[in-house]
Amino acid sequence: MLTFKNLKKTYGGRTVVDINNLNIRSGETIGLVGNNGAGKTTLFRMLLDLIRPDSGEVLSKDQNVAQNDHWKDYTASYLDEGFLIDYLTPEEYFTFIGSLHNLSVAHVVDYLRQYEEFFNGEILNRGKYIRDFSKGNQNKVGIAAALMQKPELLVLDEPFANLDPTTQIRLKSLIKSLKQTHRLTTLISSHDLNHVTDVCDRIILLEKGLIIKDFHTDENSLKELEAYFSE
Ligand SMILES: Nc1ncnc2c1ncn2[C@@H]1O[C@H](COP(=O)(O)OP(=O)(O)OP(=O)(O)O)[C@@H](O)[C@H]1O
Repeated sequence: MLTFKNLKKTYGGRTVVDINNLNIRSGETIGLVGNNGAGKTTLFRMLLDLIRPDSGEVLSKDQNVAQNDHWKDYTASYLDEGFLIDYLTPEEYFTFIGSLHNLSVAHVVDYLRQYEEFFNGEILNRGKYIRDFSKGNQNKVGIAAALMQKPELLVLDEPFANLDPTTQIRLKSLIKSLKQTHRLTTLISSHDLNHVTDVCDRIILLEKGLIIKDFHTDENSLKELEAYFSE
């Protein structure tokens, strides 16, 4: 589904992403791990054509994301609260995002029913603007809105950060069930090795923009990653 080819990004003379060849297959759940500044967000931003690489390309279904918009039809993402419109209430925001996907207000209301548990009573009918929600609750709005288009590819930057433990567990179930029901391909960056090894079937470890490890998760993965990061 995705190919990253000779992809390089440099800031101030320092290479922050340098990936020769990386392939992601349809239906994989990928965990991107690496210490602060490893290049995870920069990689996602190039995948979503929010920034351009200095050289190389990202191919989504064999098409360069910087040269056509086809990938936008099946790709959903939530990287940070910059993806939200903070002067709207969550209801107004969901209705707006729904309208972009030709969903009526009734459709949107119906869609949101499945997120009642995930929202935990904290998102809808609160009479608050998005800007007044906690970061964790803003994450919930962003993730639910991203999934509204029934994507084939989902990109989430540190989705577990700021979520309470109950919602972290619910988010993991949601991602696992979308993989089963919709063969969703998911890329998740995370500093939480527990969650990432639990929900992902493949882990890619970045350090200073380079892929240091790329492996399928098994019962030893968590220990191996903990050992790597405690060196
Ligand atoms: N717009 C920018 N201008 C200059 N340097 C940048 C810019 N964006 C990112 N960087 C640098 O690129 C490097 C990689 O940053 P990036 O945010 O991709 O890392 P990350 O792995 O997502 O880190 P974190 O875990 O802290 O979120 C960092 O050194 C960062 O300071």
